[in-house]
Amino acid sequence: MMNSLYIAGEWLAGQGEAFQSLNPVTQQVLWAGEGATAAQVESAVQAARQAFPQWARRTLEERISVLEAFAAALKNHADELARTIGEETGKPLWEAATEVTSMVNKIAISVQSYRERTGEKSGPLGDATAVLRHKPHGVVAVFGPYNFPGHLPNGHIVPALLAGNSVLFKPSELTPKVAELTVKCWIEAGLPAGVLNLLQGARETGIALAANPGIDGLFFTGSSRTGNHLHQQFAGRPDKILALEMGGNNPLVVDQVADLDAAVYTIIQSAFISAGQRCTCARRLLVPQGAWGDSLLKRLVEVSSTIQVGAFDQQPAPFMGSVISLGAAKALMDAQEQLLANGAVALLEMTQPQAQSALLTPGIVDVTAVAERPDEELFGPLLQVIRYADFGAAITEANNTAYGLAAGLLSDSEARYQQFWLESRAGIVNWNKQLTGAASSAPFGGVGASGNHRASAYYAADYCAYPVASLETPSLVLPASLTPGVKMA
Ligand SMILES: NC(=O)c1ccc[n+]([C@@H]2O[C@H](COP(=O)([O-])OP(=O)(O)OC[C@H]3O[C@@H](n4cnc5c(N)ncnc54)[C@H](O)[C@@H]3O)[C@@H](O)[C@H]2O)c1
Ligand SMILES: O=CCC[C@H](NC(=O)CCC(=O)O)C(=O)O
Repeated sequence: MMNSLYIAGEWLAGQGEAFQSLNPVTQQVLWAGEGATAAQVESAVQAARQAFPQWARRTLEERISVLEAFAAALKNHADELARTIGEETGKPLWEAATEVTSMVNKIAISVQSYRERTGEKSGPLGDATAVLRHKPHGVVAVFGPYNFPGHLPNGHIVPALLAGNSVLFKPSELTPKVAELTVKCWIEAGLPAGVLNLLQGARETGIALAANPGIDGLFFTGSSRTGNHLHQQFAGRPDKILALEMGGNNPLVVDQVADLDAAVYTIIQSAFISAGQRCTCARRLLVPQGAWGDSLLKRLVEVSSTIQVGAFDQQPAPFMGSVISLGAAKALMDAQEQLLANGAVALLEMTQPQAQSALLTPGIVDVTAVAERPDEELFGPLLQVIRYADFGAAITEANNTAYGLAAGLLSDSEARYQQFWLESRAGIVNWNKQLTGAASSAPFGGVGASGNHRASAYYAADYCAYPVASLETPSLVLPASLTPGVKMA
């Protein structure tokens, strides 16, 4: 039995279901262990609760120094961490290395954000001083997705710890090895026992953690399906803070632009980076009807068919690795088949070259003729094209989704961008830039089915602490003039 859980500063074996993580290309077992049971979740909550007051009472500078030691530990283990991310998710090493860099950069950005958004302010108000300070919520649960198993949980954990919370980390069951290594970096940084606890496990562990009455909040990054479920579970609990970062069915509208190749390159970076497994990936490409749109698509297909796809450590490096699992590859192939059966036309068919590997080649399907297009996030390298008659119709189609994470416009017209910005409904609206690769120095979150108005990244500080407004004066003084109807004599 492997010691897969980290509770109260001790590694111990899970007593729940056994599970494994696999290299999605070779199916080699990378990690095997057991998940946490509800009783183990409870003991982790107790440990976090016990550790919370002391951690919260440390000065901000003391907490920052632990965070900086964590950044140093990440740098010490950067190669090992990038390799682990690559082998467990399938993403190429060059891309896994950028994920580690984002994790390191998160520390300084979170400190800056904490000071700017949740710092301390004071000023005179009448005969007192009005002071604004912030307090941590207490014990918070962090749920991570598999597509950025290091960077995205880190985007909740770092600001949560900085604000003085203690944390229960439930990573994706598909990427336990990255989570374990991340926690080891925190241990190396000297984080006190109980302040961060690792609860490995699949859905059952997640369900037990979300339902535990001892948590004060839950910060979630994952699918809209799970996020919605959590939102329902937290209904009627205004005492708990819930931050949901969920999926998208993101539109990228292409106007007739002068540089066709620049448009094609930007579309590829938007749709196929990370094998289409970014929440910000373009899922729907809106292309004008007519000859220019035809030539854009011809060139897009031509270039996309030369994209290098391969194992995470293949040399020369591929652009795209695999999707996360054979199951995910099958679901995507089935979704493509369903679209084709419903009237879509394959411009470049997505293929799975080897049945026992989760590598998929990029796919582009024209779904204009599909009568009822499913408003679903297809989390992989499958781009759906919709041809539009005029710009107004393109905007209507772009907004034809319950999601609202990212939307983009490729256009040489500033007036069209202004119209697009005003009329599109999403938390990220880009002009002539790829949809993916959002900056941690900006807020990151969506509307509609993509989030619950608690943006992450630079604004994560907002949901990690609550404001306390105080009116303060060192001695109690009777006012010179009393309110009518009160006599002190
Ligand atoms: N908006 C963002 O910031 C963002 C970023 C990355 C990924 N995503 C989204 O994440 C999804 C991919 O990630 P995923 O497939 O790992 O997500 P997921 O929803 O399947 O899982 C996320 C986490 O929730 C847990 N979980 C699953 N069911 C649960 C339940 N009923 N109760 C409690 N916990 C449960 C999982 O074990 C995992 O830890 C995509 O939809 C993507 O768009 C969003
Ligand atoms: O898969 C979803 C996240 C994708 C990524 N976004 C960020 O990294 C946001 C910044 C942050 O959280 O610090 C992207 O846009 O590529």
